[in-house]
Amino acid sequence: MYLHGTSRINRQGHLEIGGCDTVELAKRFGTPLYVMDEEMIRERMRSFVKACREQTDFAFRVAYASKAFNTLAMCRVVEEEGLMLDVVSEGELVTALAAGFPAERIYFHGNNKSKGEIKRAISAGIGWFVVDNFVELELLQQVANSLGQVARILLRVSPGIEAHTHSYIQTGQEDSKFGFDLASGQAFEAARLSKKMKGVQFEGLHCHIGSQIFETEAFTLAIGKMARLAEQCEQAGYPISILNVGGGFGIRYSADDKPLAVEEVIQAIAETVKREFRFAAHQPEIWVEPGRAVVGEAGTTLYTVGTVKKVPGIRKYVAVDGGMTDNLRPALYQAKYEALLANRATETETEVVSIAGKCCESGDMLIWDIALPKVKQGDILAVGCTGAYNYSMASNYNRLPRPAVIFVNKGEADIVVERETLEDVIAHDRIPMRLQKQMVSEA
Ligand SMILES: Cc1ncc(COP(=O)(O)O)c(C=O)c1O
Ligand SMILES: N[C@@H](CCCC[NH3+])C(=O)O
Repeated sequence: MYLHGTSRINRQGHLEIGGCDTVELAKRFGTPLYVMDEEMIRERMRSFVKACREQTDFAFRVAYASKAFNTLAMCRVVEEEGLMLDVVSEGELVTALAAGFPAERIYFHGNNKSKGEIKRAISAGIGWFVVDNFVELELLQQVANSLGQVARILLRVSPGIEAHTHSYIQTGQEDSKFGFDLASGQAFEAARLSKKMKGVQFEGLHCHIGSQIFETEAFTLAIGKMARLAEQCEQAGYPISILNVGGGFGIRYSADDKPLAVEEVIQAIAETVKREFRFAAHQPEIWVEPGRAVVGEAGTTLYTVGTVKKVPGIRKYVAVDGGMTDNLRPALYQAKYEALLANRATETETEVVSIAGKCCESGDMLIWDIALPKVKQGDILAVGCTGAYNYSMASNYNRLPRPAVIFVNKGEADIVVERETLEDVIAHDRIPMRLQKQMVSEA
C-alpha cells in the first residue's frame, strides 16, 4: 500500500499514522476504525491555498466540499485553515454552525433545497447560495423576501463537458440532474431572470464537471464555455464577479491513478481564466471547492480479520469486520483500494486474496485480488485512502453500527465521532401499540 501523509512503518513493523501505532489504535478504539491524518488534511488545504495565492493576477479562494467528510472537528480544521465551506444540506450546514464555523464563509449547494433549508440558511446569514434550477430560484426569492433579506447567488451551470471518470460521478454533462443547461440558453435565462428579482443578488457562475479527474483539459474546456456565458451576461449588463470552477481533483487510490499536482491544476485554471476572460472589464474572483483531494488520502480504515475461506483452485476470501457499510465505493463505483496488514507490515506478500465485507451481499467486496502475507484471524487490515466519501456515505445496513472516527496528530489520537452502539442503532425504532408483545397476566 502506498503510504500517504505521515504514514510509515515503525520499528515494530506496524503501520503508524500521525505518530500513532495503528495496532495500538485498533486495541484502544476497536475496529472498524476510521483514522484521519490531521496533519495531512491541513497540509492538503495549505497546498491549495498556497497554489491559489501564487496566482497573483486575481483573487482565488478555496472552499472545502464538506460532503466528502463532515464532522464538527473537521469544520474546526477548515475554519482554522481559513477556507470557505461548501454545504449541500441542512445537516451539513448545522454541523458547520454547531462547530462555530463563520456563516458568512459558507455557501449552500444542492439540486433540491427545501423551503425549510433555505430559511434556516438565510437566517443563519450564510454567504451565498449556489442556485441549481428555476424552481429553486423562485423559492429562494420568495423566502428571502419574506425574511426581508437579499440572498447572494451563483448559478450552477451544466456546461456540457463529459469528464473521463465513472459515469456515476460525472456531473457536468448536458444530461445531468445538476444545474442550468448551458447549450439551450437556460443558464443565461436564469441570469437574466435573477437580475430582475428583488430578493436575490446575482454575483456569479458555478460549474462542477465531476469527481476523480486526472486531466486539466476537462477544467479548461469547462472554463472556456463558462467564459462565453459570462461574456454574454456582461454584454447584457450583468457582469459576474465570481466564477466557481468546482472540485473534482483526483487522488491516488491505487497505482493506476496518476493525480495532477495541485499547483499544476491551479495554474492551468488560472491561465485559462486569464485567457478566456480578456473581454471582462474586471476579472472575476476564482473559487475552487475540492473535497476528495483534501481528505481522501488522509484517511485509513482499520479492520480486524475474521474468517478466511478458500474456494479450492479459485480464490481465498478474507472477511473483515466492516465492509460496504463503512466503504460503499467499491460496490457503487467498482472503486479500487490498496491495503496492508498493519500488524505485520514488513512481511513479504506470499498470497493473493480477496477482502470481503461482512454484509449479506455478494457485492460487498472491498478489494479483489490483493497480495498480502499469509493472513490470519485477528490480523489488522489497513485500507488506505478512505478519508473521502467513506464515513460520509456510511450506513447501518444489516444493522451494523457505524465505526468511530479518530484524528491522529503528532502521537495523539482523539475521537471525533464516537462509535455507534447497538442501542443507537435501534434508538429511533418504535413498535406500534397493536404490535407490542402482550404480557399475559395470570389474574
Ligand atoms: C458541486 C460539487 N462541488 C464539489 C464537489 C467535490 O468533489 P471532489 O470531492 O471530487 O473534489 C462535488 C462532488 O463531486 C460537487 O458535487
Ligand atoms: N461520492 C462520490 C463522489 C460524489 C461527488 C458528489 N458530487 C465518490 O465517492 O466518489
